Amino acid sequence: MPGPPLWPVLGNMPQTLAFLKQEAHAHHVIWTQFANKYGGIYRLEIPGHRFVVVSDPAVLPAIIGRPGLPKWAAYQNVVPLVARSKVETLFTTPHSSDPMWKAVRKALNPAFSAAAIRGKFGLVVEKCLALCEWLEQRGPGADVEAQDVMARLTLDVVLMAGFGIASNTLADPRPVPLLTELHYAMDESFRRVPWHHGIAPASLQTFSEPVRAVLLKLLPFLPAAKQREAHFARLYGIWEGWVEEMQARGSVAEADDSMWACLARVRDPSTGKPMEGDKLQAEVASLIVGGLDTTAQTALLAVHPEAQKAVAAELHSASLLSTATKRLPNVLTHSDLSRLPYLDAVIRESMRIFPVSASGLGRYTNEPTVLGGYLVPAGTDVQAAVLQINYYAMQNVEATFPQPERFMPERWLGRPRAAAGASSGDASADGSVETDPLARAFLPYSAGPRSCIGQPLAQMEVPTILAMVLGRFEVELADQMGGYKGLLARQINAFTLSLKASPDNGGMAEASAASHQEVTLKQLAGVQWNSASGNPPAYPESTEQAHARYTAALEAIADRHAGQNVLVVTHGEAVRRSVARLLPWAMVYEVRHCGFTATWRGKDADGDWDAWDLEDQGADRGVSWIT
Ligand code: HEM
Repeated sequence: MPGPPLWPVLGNMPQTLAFLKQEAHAHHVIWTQFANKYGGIYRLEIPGHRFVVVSDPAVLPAIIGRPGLPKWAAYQNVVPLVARSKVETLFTTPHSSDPMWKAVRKALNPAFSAAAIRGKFGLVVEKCLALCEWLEQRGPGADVEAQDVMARLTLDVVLMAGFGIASNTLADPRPVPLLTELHYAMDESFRRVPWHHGIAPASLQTFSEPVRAVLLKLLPFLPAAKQREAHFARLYGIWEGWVEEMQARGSVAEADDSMWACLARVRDPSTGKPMEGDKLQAEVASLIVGGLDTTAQTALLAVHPEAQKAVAAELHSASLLSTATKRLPNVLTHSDLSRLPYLDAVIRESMRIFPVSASGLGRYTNEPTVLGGYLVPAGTDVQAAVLQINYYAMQNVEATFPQPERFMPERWLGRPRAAAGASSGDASADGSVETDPLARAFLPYSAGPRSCIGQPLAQMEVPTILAMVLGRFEVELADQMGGYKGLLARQINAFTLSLKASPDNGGMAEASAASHQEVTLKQLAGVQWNSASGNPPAYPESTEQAHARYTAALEAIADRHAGQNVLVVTHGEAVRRSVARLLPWAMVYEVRHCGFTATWRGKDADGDWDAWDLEDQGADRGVSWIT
């Protein structure tokens, strides 16, 4: 039974003025101060808004659990980012009982199934290798706009994995048009919502911003209005171009489980027709935006010296770290991900301190709702109460997370993880989330019917990126960022990392004797060993130079032994390179010890060599790629 009717006296009530006075701070800091002071549920009123702010995990199931309360109107501010007209998307549709929302969510499930995500692992690895090459070219000590490179990486991944669109933004240092336009559009869209704009820098701005939106609309001849229109036109042009490109491919194959194929299969429950126009474009764009910044920000947060050392030690024990004797670590395999518990703890701790959804999720009280023993009455059209679920505060309050400001991955070791899509407080597979106070209070992807659909992709992508980058580089905050404390105090999406190549990785390494022993003993008895090229590699040698050297060496061997069968024993990277040379569109994601590929070339009638041919990969060959 409901507790005592509570509205309008719900918990402690911080004064509006107290809130405004603190505007100089980033909003996530204020939310946490309030949660520490007023508890896990309190009412907050500022002119025009009435919030019930919740950060008590015990209260969450009543909000985000089934059937789910409608999303707050502020979500509508993302609509202009994805379409010219006002259409709903998976992300913005208020009610999860909406038949179209259900149809889209259900249709997209195959794209995020365990099998589909596993199938994209090779692509993520390939893009990470491209990132590592890019970073290597910058050289040790270079300052890197981490936000930018990670956004490029995650954009390349989501475009190819979800929509089959090839982009190679890491290969081109020029600004990426989509990222430029999105940045502008997000800034412009969220200016109108003080709660989503970090409140800072001043209360004046909080109140002037809504006026700006109206002014730009009413006075289209203003330079700012023209600029706005030009930016948005370019953004929509990019979305439209991609959708046209995908539509031009024709119908999707039955076995295709990409995000595009799933969206193409959606039928509007009321008309039976497929999605088209702005609606289709908006769903495509939302998935690209969802897959972009969120992942990128999170991947940046593992920057902490001691934790980095511990990650390096863990990577080292899995042969995934660049060392003096093994410059190129093993290429990460999918099964490695489950063998890196400390890295997982680092990610959880990063997401605890900086949840992507820092300012929280908003839901309306469309029906009387019992929360934490209090009865919150149904809202009205005029002023519905917004239930502001504040994940940032939930994950940073003293009571649950002692010394919350300290970055302590260790606090997560051995703790259970809530299952994707579970309601808050739901049991994990082993039933232990319910009783684990930390696991209950850690919901970076939210939970319940409106939980993050992209969680499986993000949970594969984030550790893959970190394992591969931290296996090859040491990173630290660039000097001007004022260290870790400075980072904590500022907006979380703008900081620079300084890059240091791992100290030991100059020069190519020999693979360990043990890794060659098996080949030598079992398969190579009687085989003559030749050095591929008489010359040692230049030092230092860039990746490009190394690739050119591998290619030249392979060609030289082939020419020297024309007409013969030759076994070339070389490093995994050279094997990778030889496949990539023959199949430029292939993405090699695994070269195991003793892995091999077979390649040959014939002669035409004039005695000229044909192009090289590559034997199909076999599961037992140890070299795997996708085309
Ligand atoms: C570290 C990475 C990510 C984090 C922390 C994250 C977090 C979240 C959260 C907290 C929500 C719930 C929002 C709300 O109810 O207000 C959400 C929803 C959503 N996310 Fe993510 N996300 C991530 C990555 C992704 C990716 C990779 C995609 C897609 C490729 C994606 C697509 C979506 C969509 C479409 C929704 C709306 C789902 C619905 O309402 O049915 N996200 N995400």
